[in-house]
Amino acid sequence: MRNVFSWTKDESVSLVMQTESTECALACLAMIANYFGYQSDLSGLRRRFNVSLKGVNLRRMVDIASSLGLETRARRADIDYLRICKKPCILHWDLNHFVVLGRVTQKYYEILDPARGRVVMSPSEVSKHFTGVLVEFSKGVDFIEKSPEKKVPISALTGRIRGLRGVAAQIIGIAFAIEILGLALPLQLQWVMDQVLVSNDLGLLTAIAVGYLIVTMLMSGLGIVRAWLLSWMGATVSSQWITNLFSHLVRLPMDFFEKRHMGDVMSRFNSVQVIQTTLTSSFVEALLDGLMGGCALALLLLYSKVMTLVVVFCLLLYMVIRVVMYKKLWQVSEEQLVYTSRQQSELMESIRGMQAIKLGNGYASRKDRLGRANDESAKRTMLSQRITLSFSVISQSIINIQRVFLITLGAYLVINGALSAGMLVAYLALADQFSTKLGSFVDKVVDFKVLGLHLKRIADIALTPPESNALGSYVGPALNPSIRFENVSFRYAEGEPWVLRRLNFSIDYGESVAITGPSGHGKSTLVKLLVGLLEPTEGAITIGGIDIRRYGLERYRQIVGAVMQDDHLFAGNIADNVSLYDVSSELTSIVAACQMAGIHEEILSMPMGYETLVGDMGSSLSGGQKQRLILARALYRKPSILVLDEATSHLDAQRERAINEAVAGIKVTRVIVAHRQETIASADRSVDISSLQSFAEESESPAAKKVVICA
Ligand SMILES: Nc1ncnc2c1ncn2[C@@H]1O[C@H](COP(=O)(O)OP(=O)(O)OP(=O)(O)O)[C@@H](O)[C@H]1O
Repeated sequence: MRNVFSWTKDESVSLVMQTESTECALACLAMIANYFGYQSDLSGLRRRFNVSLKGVNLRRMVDIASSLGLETRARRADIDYLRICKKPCILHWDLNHFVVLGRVTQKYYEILDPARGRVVMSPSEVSKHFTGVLVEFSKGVDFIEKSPEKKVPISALTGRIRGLRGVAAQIIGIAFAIEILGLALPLQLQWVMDQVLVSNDLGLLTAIAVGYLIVTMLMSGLGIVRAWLLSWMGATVSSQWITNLFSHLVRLPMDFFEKRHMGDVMSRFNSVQVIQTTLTSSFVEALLDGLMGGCALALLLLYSKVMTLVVVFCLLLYMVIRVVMYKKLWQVSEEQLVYTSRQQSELMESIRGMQAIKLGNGYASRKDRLGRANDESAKRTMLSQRITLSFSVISQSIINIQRVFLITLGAYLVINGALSAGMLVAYLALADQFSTKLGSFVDKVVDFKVLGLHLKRIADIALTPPESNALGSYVGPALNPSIRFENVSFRYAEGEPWVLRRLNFSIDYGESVAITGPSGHGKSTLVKLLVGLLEPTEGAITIGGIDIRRYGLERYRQIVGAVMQDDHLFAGNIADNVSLYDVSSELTSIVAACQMAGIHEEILSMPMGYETLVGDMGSSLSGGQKQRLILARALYRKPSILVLDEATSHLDAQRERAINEAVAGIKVTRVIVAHRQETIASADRSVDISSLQSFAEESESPAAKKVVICA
């Protein structure tokens, strides 16, 4: 973004907006690193330095900066020091956030806030947010400059889109024909004025009129065919692109979804629509207009060189204004996208959490949050509209001024006999066509550049590597599903406390083991490791002696059934929810799973039995019914390993016992996380998670590290 059409040199700090909710520190470091010459975008840094959902504390931020070869100096300071400190620097903000301090003048401080954008603040505003801690940076001896990452081909973002080449060629061919026919029209004026009016030749007038009527009708016909083809192409591109992107999305690791707001991911999908609409509306036309501008220019030069000089000068003037204002448009558009996605997230979160909002009388605060996101988004929309509007006014004014000059100069040339009156009229029409088309070409090139913003947002999904080890390299017979944790350690990000440390234990095939332990001690984390949603930081989990990563997570998950704490139902009928929309499902298998999960009778008593629709996220069912339906979904797949994380917490003891007895009848390894005594007692043995691991020589216990949370 720093190199606006790459000929303007800019010493200011380039803004980097955060994507994940907790990566403000990483975004600030990206701005600082870019400033010093390490040109990496946020996703590059994210790939290098993992940040957990809890954000980054000052110490970790300094560690990351050192890894980039930057010298840091963290210090406490008052607001006056900000005038003389080494800039750009990072300020600790509102106790839970980091921002970059750019330029400072007597009256204002330039703050680059990765969550809000570039803002200018008065000293009193800054002192309300600045906590008094800042970090200054300079290049260390190990600092190595890095050029920006190579641009990825657009096909890496779209995936394979079929059937486009032929249509694109037809569209370009038709557009080309329309442009050529369009160039002929001003000649009609010249012929009428110079030939017909002078000779009073009505026959010639009729011939010219009929000829041009045919040209106009041909242009309209071709225009309709082009519009039809464009709409077909638009629909094809967006439907295949969105499908490809979704296929990639579902293969991403779980932490991608945990760290992002739903509205943000949705808005990235909307970007596909924006790109498709821009490309298939007037884009091809404007590009061809630009290319055909060359032909028009040649014609103009044939008429008059001196007048064409005026036309070219006016066009250059417009281009310069457009390029200079491009950076502002980019910045506003980027901020607008971020705020729009925040607005969507706020809205979705409020709708999802309506019950809690009502019970907690939280309307006012939610309304304020949404209102703030709305205001900021509307402000950016207004700004970008103003910029676009200014462009069209400037462009129109330049064309008008150009016309005045051309008429004056042209009249002078006619008086001197260098041009005929007909040539002047034709020239003016051609010059208008040329300026409008080339102006719109420049506009489209800028629009195309701004589309880069949307591509960048799509790249966040399309270029994130999918879950590693999905396929695995194991070739051999099916494995005995006995599980072993071998020295497994896990933490959510480097620099964070270990959640699990050197965990060693085994579970035999067919055994039922209850995992117990106090809340927050890592039981759910262990379960997520076991089902392959997380990967051990150290050590390995094996099945039948083979590391599950080697076995391949997709194959492994075929033998694992799991009920997690936050599992959802989908909108649809009960049978679809149990089989997870399996097209080859048979009702008998669905019924068998539901019988085992103890919900069959209740389903039969529902108005449409297995066809009964469950509301969005299962809202028409009781908590216990939801749990049993999700359990039925896990059992439907006839797993060899069944993992239950608080899966029966909503059930009464009697029903839970009945389910346990039914499940005990099938040969399956069971791992149960539970707090309730009856559930624990139903297992063959129970193990306390704390007894399985050793934090012995860790310098700090998990709770001892205080993390400065960044929001
Ligand atoms: N995505 C995450 N990012 C960072 N830390 C996390 C994440 N998920 C959990 N933690 C932390 O890991 C620790 C273990 O959490 P976990 O959910 O595994 O505990 P638990 O024993 O299952 O708790 P409970 O019994 O209350 O469900 C907690 O300190 C928690 O805050």
